[in-house]
Parts: sequence; structure tokens; C-alpha cells
Amino acid sequence: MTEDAGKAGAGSGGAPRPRPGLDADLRAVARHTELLVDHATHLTDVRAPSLCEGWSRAHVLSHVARNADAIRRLAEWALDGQPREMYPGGTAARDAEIEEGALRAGPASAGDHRPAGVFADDLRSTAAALAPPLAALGGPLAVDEVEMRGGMKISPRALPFMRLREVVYHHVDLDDGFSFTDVEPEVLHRFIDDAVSRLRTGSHPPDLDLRTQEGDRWVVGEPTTEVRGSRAGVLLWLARRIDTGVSATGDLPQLPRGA
Ligand SMILES: O=C(O)/C=C/C(=O)CC(=O)C(=O)O
Repeated sequence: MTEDAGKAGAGSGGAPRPRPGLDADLRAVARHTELLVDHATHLTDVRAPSLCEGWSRAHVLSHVARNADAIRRLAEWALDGQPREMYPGGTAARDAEIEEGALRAGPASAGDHRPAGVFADDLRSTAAALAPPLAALGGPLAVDEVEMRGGMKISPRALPFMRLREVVYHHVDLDDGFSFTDVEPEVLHRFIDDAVSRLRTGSHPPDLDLRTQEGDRWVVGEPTTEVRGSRAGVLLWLARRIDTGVSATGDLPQLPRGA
């Protein structure tokens, strides 16, 4: 995530938007967590591939639950001043935890669908443990910055937005009917802002004039290529490199991996 995730929107067309308050972020996190838990409860095939390369839906659900633990640790650090690793043991330990969690789906030969409930329970309980420290970020903080995996320092008050992004993006990654068209327009705008600022600060920003049917505009580099789509279509392209919802005046610019 970029430092400015959660700050005022910076679309180049029009005045900056006011930053939604922490309460609005918390409500959005709660709402989207509920949608994801409900979806996980009714998933018929947790072993099916997801939109995340190499990951099944079980990996995605396992990751979202572990991410709740990780963000909880950072929120607790912000509140009590005791540094904590986002993922104790680093990225290798994080990846192993996700794999281990995904194994709860069992082998395809098991042939039943009951494991989906295990993932829903995990999501529900980890989200419940995250909610109080996340809500407390509106009060006094012991530190101004916490450190993400990878070393980037962020304001603790950006944590609710980060969590929202994880929950919503990975809900789409289940590839089972939920899409960015199901997300509130204001939230989509903030996600695009966030994705665009990652592009701008990345090592190879493309030249891009991004316009949405809703009337937003963002420019990255030189506005040589116009790319159009709905907010949902544009975000799908920016966040997941799926271009079915956008059209361009020339060749669609190549986006760097992982920006
Ligand atoms: O936005 C970032 O820089 C990092 C985000 C994360 O680390 C989220 C995860 O991928 C995770 O919690 O595992």
C-alpha cells in the first residue's frame, strides 16, 4: 500500500475529495467482511482456482484471515507502542501459514463441501479480534508510524483502509460472482486513487489518461493514451490486470506487475 492510501482523493479532474473518517472506514470494513464471510459460508468449491495466480479459493480465504491477524498486530503496536512484526518470522512464515490454512480444504478426493464453513469461521473470528484495536485507532496513538512487511512505514490510521482493500480485492479474487460492480462508488474511487498513486511512485510509470464513465479522470505521466471504462472496469484492470472492462485509444499500456 502507498502512504497516501486513505488520504484525500487525488484524481486529477476536480478538487480533492474529503478524506472519509475512520468511522466510515470501519463501517465499510464491517460490511465487506460480513459479505465475504457470508459468501465463504456458501462457497460450493473452495478448491477451485482463484484470480490470484497459483492460489485456490482456499488460499485466498486463508490469506484474508491471516491478514486480519497481521493488521491487528500493527494496530496493537500503534496503541501500546510495543513494536510487532506484521508477520512474525517474515514473508516465508506468512506464506507457510497461508499454505497450511489452505490445506484445510482437504484433497479433491474428499469430495464434500463442508470445509467452506471452516474458512468462514476463521474469517469471522479473526475479524472479531481485529475490530476493537482497529476502532481504537481513532483515539490516542503511542506511535505515529508502524512498519509493514517489506519495511514500508505507514500511519496507523491507514490500517482500516488497508484492511478494506484486502477484504474487497480478495472477495473479487474468489471469482464466484462478487465483483467490483458490487462495491460502493466512493470506495471504488478511493481504490483507484490508491492504485494510481502506486503506479505514479513505481519504477516504470506508464503514460496514461484514465477516464471513467462516472466522470473521473486520473493522469499518470504523459496523457498519451486514453483508457476508459466504468470505475469497476478501470479498477479491475488496475488492480488485477484484467482488461475486459476498459477500452483504449491505442494499445492498452502495459502495467508493471504488482503496482
Ligand atoms: O500494501 C502493501 O504494501 C502490503 C500489503 C500487505 O502486506 C498485505 C498482504 O499481502 C498480507 O497481509 O499478506
